Amino acid sequence: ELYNETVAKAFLQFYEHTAQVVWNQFMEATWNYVTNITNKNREEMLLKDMERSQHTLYFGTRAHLFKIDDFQDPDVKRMLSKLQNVYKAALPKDELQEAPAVLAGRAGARAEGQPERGLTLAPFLGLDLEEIMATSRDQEELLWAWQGWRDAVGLQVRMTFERYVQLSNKAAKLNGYKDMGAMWRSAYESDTLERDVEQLYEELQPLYLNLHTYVRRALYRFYGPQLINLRGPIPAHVLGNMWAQSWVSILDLVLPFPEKPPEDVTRIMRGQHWKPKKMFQEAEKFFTSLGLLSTPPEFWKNSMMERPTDGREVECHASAWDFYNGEDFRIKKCTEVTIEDLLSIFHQMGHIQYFLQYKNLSVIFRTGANPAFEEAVGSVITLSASSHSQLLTRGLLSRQHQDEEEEVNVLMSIALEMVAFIPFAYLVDLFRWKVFDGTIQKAVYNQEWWNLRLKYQGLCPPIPRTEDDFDPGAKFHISASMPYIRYFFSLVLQFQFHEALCKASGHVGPLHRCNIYNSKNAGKLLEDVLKLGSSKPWPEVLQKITGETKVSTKALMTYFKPLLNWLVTENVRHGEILGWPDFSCTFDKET
Ligand SMILES: CC(=O)N[C@@H](CC(=O)O)C(=O)NC[C@H](CC1(C(=O)N[C@@H](Cc2ccc(O)cc2)C(=O)O)CCCC1)C(=O)O
Ligand SMILES: [Zn+2]
Repeated sequence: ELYNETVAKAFLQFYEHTAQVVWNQFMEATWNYVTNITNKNREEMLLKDMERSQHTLYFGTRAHLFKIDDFQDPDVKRMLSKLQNVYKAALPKDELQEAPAVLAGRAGARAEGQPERGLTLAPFLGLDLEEIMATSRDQEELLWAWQGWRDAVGLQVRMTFERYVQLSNKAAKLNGYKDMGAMWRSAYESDTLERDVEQLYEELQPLYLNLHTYVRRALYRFYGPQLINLRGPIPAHVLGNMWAQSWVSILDLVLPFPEKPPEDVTRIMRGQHWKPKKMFQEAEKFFTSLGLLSTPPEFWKNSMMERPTDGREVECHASAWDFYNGEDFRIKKCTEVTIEDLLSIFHQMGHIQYFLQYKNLSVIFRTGANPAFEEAVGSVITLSASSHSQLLTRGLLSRQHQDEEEEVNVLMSIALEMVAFIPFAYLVDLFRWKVFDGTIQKAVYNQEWWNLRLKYQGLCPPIPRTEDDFDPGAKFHISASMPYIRYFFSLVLQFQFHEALCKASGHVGPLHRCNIYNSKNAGKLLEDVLKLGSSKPWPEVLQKITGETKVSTKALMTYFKPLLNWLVTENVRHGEILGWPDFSCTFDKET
């Protein structure tokens, strides 16, 4: 037999040495493009992407020649089966050439990356629309920004989206999947993923419904009955965010105890003359305090930590990059000195820590145990980094004691980020899975998007939408073809990790007061997991950190229990209707 296990090992060695070079060149070329968007850099990146596809196809087709089931070594079997998925490289050359313009794709992400169209939110018309969505309390102005962005970007994506679906599904079928949604879900190595996430969503729904009902009442008090229907969905433009995926910007409108507002950490950071570099050093300090790895000199030399001032056009969506040579790791972020950006840097540094921990594995295993693990690492550290005790320790808060009411205020601000995000994180790929499997046809893309936004988020568009619009395209990850269910999954996982790491750190007391800073035990638990990359099935990896093999919402519910109790009491006191029985989206102002 020609292709035995010994040959397979030599084949994998050959792959290893060539892949490091090909992937490194692709990442370099892509980095050069997104940090200096010019046609020349785009051409160079497309060339390197083509070379990467040829390399993937060469090894992917040959990986099928091995009778994997007869092999003994589990690593060899796992590596060969992963190589067999060649993603878009399976497409015929002409369609592969067409792909970049169509398969937007996140340039550096693990999966088949393609340059995004540079559809960045700011600067748009010289304004930062996200800033307006977060700070304006004038609903006409909010409507202008909300509609302006969708008219400018959503429509542009619509033109190629149908072709994108066709090419994606063709590539998926050539790899043996029924459609691209099935190929995306295969990253979780589970044939019950759709049901599992639906179950997780149902467990979290009561928490979201109570938050939605309470926030609707607060918005009713501020904007009045002509805009807010207490028995209906909330208009999507008054939640403080372009996609209403995070409501933390309207904390001032919904604060449970307004006489005890949380301290303004951003103001304190600016008062202490924080600079972007110090924000990255702060995040690094947290990871090294756990006994985890520090970043190499290349990180500080090569990262882009601020928007360039030399006129270059850059892609400002924050991201973390692995250059697959075991030394070069970078973050690209247009950092502003705010608490939101500090916490987002913790998230990005979580990606970097994962890259550092698994850098000695085969390139094939240099990804998270599943995509949600990659997202959860940085987010779980953020839960401690944003805790009262940590901010106090780092001199970012002055008030020592936090009474019960202040604690509810803080839990509310965290829930406006995390709990508000639950239905959005769930529906983005619910929509795309249905588009890929044909349940949602092109003629009703926008109507079906809003059906999901109504059903899961309890939102309405502020003005009538038609099939001439394409509102899903206004979300970066959809225009950049970046899968999203990882963020829903990570939301649950990060609290499960947090509970396990807090236990390991010897924390006693409420989960939301836990801060694992300086805990070498917690760090060791995390390190043992990160080092594995994707070399083992993720339930095994989950068990190493939490002792369980199943994802559970218990920890998240425990964390928010004090807030849920307060919300239920508050909603009962007002005789509120949970949900939106008046499900119609009324647009006439006079009602
Ligand atoms: C080369 C490359 O692409 N690398 C990948 C990582 C990898 O594949 O290794 C990467 O860097 N992706 C970028 C993405 C950026 C952010 C994001 O897009 N977040 C989502 C969802 C969300 C929302 C709230 C929240 O608290 C956490 C997440 C959104 O904003 O909608 C921006 C804000 C935070 C994370 C990221 O870091 O996940
Ligand atoms: Zn991330």
